[in-house]
Amino acid sequence: MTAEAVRAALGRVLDPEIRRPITELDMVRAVSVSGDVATVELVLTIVGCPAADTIERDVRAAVLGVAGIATLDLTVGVMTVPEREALVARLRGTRTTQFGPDTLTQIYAITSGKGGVGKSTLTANLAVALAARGLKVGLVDADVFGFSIPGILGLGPEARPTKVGDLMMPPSAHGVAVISIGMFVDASTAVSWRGPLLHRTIQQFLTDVWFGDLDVLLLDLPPGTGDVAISIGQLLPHASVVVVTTPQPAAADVAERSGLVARQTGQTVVGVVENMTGELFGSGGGDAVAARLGVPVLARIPLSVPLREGGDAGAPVVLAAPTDPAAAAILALADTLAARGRDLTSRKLPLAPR
Ligand SMILES: Nc1ncnc2c1ncn2[C@@H]1O[C@H](COP(=O)(O)OP(=O)(O)OP(=O)(O)O)[C@@H](O)[C@H]1O
Repeated sequence: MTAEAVRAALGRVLDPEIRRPITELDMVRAVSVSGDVATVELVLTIVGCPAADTIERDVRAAVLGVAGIATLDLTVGVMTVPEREALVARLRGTRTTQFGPDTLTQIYAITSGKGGVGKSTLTANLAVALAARGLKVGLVDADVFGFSIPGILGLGPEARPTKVGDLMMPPSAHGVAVISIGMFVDASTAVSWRGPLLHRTIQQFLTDVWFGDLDVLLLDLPPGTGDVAISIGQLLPHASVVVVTTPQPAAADVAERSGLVARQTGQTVVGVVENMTGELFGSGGGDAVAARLGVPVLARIPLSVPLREGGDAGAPVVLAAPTDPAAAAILALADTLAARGRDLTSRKLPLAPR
């Protein structure tokens, strides 16, 4: 009976990277109880697993919380190669269709016409706001030339995905699983890849990075209508697109073009976000883009010093200062997007001509 109770308690311990119970991942090899001593044999997925300390601490807390258990005799080992291969095969099995046309994940590509309009800052804060609502959120930093997402979320250069077999487990920040090209290249290396390599990288982000069952996937696209935007359009034609612009008329023109390119690949433009709203940058940009694309303005984010400072410090303003007007606007945007649910209108019907 008590061994059962210990197993049940272990079933509530999650692997922080894979975000599944360790019992489901076959990380618990043996459990036995003798008197008030529980003996547990745990195996980690890889040698030097960065999550080892967290898992061990959570296992201790869980087992010692079971009534009648006073001592835990814990051995921690590492999976054998066949065990790891079996796990990877099982994870892949649940994941291959993860972002396919039938996915239950809401996918939002965040795009802008030109750089510097605050797209990355907005995307990072939006991801954190959605995670704070209890949703499982993944974020792909596809802005391969100007990757800034890790910094905005406070992920340092040591934050790298953990390789388990041929899968990559993305690091998390503020409840968001994040993958970025910045995690694969030296900070001092300028990325100057051409189209095919970019396409393969994005494809790898979507297939070999294990996000688990996400409620929402956000993609931070590079500004403009270049190779990456087209690749994302081809790989995720069922994604919804949010266009970010500033109020300036010049920014609005190029933003509209991003929306039109997304539409050509079959993606659905769901709305426009106007950032840096206020007199400084003129007005009307968001309304103009929205009118031309025939979509609503989903949010207007005012200029905000705390938003900028939060980005610089790696402390997203939606958590650090949620009452700041920009934070409040992003939190409201998160509610709007979460409430939309999966966009079924863009799904292809399984019908074939006779
Ligand atoms: N509403 C805002 N108020 C004040 N500062 C902002 C606001 N939005 C963004 N910023 C700041 O503007 C700068 C550019 O933002 P960010 O890097 O997010 O832009 P971007 O559109 O992603 O640029 P790029 O696509 O070129 O990487 C950052 O310093 C950011 O903190």
